[in-house]
Amino acid sequence: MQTVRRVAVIAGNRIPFARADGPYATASNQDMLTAALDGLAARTGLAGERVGEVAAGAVLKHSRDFNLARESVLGSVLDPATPAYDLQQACGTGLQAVFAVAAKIALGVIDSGIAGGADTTSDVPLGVNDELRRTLLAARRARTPGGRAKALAAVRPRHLVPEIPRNAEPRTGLSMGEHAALTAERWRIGRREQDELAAASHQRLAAAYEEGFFDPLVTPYRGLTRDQNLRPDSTADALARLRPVYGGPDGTMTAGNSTPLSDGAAVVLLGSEEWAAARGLEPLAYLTAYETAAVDYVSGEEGLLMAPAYAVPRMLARAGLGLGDFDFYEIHEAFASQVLATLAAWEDKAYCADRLGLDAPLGTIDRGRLNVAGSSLATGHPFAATGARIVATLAQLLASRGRPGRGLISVCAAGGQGVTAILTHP
Ligand SMILES: CC(=O)CC(=O)SCCNC(=O)CCNC(=O)[C@H](O)C(C)(C)COP(=O)(O)OP(=O)(O)OC[C@H]1O[C@@H](n2cnc3c(N)ncnc32)[C@H](O)[C@@H]1OP(=O)(O)O
Repeated sequence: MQTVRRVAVIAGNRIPFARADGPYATASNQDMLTAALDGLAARTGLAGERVGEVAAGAVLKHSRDFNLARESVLGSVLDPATPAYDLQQACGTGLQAVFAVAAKIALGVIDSGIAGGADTTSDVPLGVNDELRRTLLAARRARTPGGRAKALAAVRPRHLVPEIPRNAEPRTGLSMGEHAALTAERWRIGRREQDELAAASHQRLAAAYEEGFFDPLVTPYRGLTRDQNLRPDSTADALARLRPVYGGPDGTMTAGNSTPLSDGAAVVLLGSEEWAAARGLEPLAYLTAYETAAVDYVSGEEGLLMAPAYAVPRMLARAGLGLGDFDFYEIHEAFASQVLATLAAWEDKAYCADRLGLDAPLGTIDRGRLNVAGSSLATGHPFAATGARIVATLAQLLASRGRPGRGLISVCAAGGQGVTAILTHP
């Protein structure tokens, strides 16, 4: 296992992202992931073909989805002999799946693979509460009908209250948005700059759709041809009128500068150069570096969504690059304030010295190169699908310029984690 080969991003495909309880309300994770795989197979001539493996995941999973990736392969047009497995790293899932497949391709273990994810916030897995679950398990263990009836007689009306997944950190009880509001306050991120970033995301996504940029990346699904959350007419002035949803009455975070609850799926095709060439497929870009980091947000020492601030400088040091050495920056917009806090941290001398161990600030990025085809605030954010959406978007951006270039990806994830990568177009 010493072979190290360049790993090509060959193609990407996703279904348009929908808002929760919208047109995908009756679609399961498996339905959406299968649709994304089928669209990719149609684009790349892989129907009936076997790829090395499929790695994918979902953050919100029903118990029936224990083998989501494999079941989605079996439901798709891919050769049923394609192995598949699930993985999960919160919002980093889709990107982490890319790393998993890429590492095997680099090592020569497989020649090709598909990575991605799906999530639904409409069809969420409602759980039975702990008391009812224990009662039902006791009834199942009972050896006689009488024993079962006795166990079930313990059911009380309060047991019927379901467990609904919360968009919150189990160790702090705070939602992602409440955590992000604390970070926004710590970095004094203003309302106007958040609204400007959100408006730019919508305007850029709209322009990219108009130019046909997403034609090779998005396959219509259940009546949607574009991301449902997209509001091309979004302006900072219109967004300024929305009331705060996190951080109390004086908070700066709103429904417009936070990601909406979303449904969707996205996948990317990876392969060795030889595999791509043998199939007549032209690589869009190459995955040339990646990194993960985690921070202690539980003690309050660091913000929940600040781990990318740590992962990026580590990745740059290994790659021998500076923050300014990129043509594109794809920073997942979980919240506008979180993107802006990350950028502020990289510009802050004391933070870079004390937290990141750097001699000088990491640097400032050219905002004209940030999320140029829109990002999560406009597309929506089906958690596990976002990584593959970003990889496909960046690879397409690099390829469509037709000259050498480099792009940086940064994704924050629940649990205080950060997942980052570099794509290069030779
Ligand atoms: C998970 C990980 O690992 C890492 C991460 O990424 S963390 C990030 C995860 N994301 C989140 O936690 C946020 C999830 N989002 C939510 O829970 C909800 O969307 C929210 C609480 C932020 C807002 O919910 P909501 O109030 O029901 O939103 P919604 O009804 O859609 O919008 C409220 C208003 O804003 C308006 N609005 C929204 N976007 C707008 C825009 N771009 N322009 C103008 N108006 C807009 C809506 O039209 C609506 O107006 P009305 O009240 O007049 O109808």
